[in-house]
Amino acid sequence: MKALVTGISGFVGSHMAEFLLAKGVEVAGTIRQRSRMEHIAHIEQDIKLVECELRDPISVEQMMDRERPDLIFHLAAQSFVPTSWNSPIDTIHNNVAGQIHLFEAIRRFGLSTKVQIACSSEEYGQVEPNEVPIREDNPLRPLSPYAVSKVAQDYLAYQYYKSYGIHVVRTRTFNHTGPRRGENFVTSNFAKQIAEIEKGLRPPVIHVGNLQAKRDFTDVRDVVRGYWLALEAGTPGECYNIATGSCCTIEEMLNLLLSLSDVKVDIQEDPLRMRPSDVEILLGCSAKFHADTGWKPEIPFRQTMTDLLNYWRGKV
Ligand SMILES: Nc1nc2c(ncn2[C@@H]2O[C@H](COP(=O)(O)OP(=O)(O)O[C@H]3O[C@H](CO)[C@@H](O)[C@H](O)[C@@H]3O)[C@@H](O)[C@H]2O)c(=O)[nH]1
Repeated sequence: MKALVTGISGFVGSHMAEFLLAKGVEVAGTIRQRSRMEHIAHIEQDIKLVECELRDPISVEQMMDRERPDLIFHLAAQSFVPTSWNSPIDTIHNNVAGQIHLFEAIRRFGLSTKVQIACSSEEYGQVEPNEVPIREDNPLRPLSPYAVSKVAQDYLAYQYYKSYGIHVVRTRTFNHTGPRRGENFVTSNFAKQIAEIEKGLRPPVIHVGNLQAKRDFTDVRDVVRGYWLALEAGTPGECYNIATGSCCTIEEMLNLLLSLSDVKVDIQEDPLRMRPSDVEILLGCSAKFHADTGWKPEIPFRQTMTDLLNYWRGKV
């Protein structure tokens, strides 16, 4: 069995590759010329890296003709919400075109590849108080260009399943974190600031954005197990929430991180970290995914945050 991981050098991609290798699956992954390799350096000997620009249909077609994978975990994306306000067209083009090129190559070569599409809880966007925990049939009211790009990926996957019978499973993953999370994302950003304060590399002031948003955090290692199960046992064409079913404010998450350290800090709001519109609450119900695949989260949030803080302690 051969799996292709798009965006293998990224945060989730590197964990996905590790999971697949542990299962004994042959792993190939797409990278771009400028991809940073630090997350996969330790497994580079065990995986096949293929240079591919997903935005270029010819590049994707040639790659798919060579690789012909049984499974695709489509994780490559512009995934940082604030970037999508600065360059909305780039985010939408990147996230949508890459997926269309993959689907068109599958069609052209008549492959029976099963494809997992990394959709997002951001698609739900504006959520009313009576709509939590959010189920898959909730209306999608996206609040950022990134969220719109994920709605498009989600519905394109549905459409290619309906139109051409491509085996797709759409996973709407709520926030996820763990070691190697990019430093722009809130959990890593705060953990890195704390690690730097511990080492005396910066004054004891944590810069923050909106601390009142509520998010449902799953450990990335539980998430990649979910992606595997989605293709093992998920129903083709379906969408599934991947979430823990409990949430906390960003302030509570920060307090948890601080409780894992001895530093005493001041908290300072940074206006540049505020968003034109922020999703207030994302709290997911993953009962449908559990019923179809047996998945449930295993790693407690405290453990995830301890591992993340230790990751940054080793980096700064
Ligand atoms: N990044 C960041 N966010 C902050 C900060 N302070 C507060 N926040 C708040 O923390 C929340 C989480 O921000 P991010 O970690 O940037 O993640 P996200 O916007 O929720 O999106 C993530 O989750 C989605 C799934 O719901 C993913 O689809 C997306 O790619 C990303 O991983 C947001 O409400 C944001 O306003 C800060 O200093 N930095």
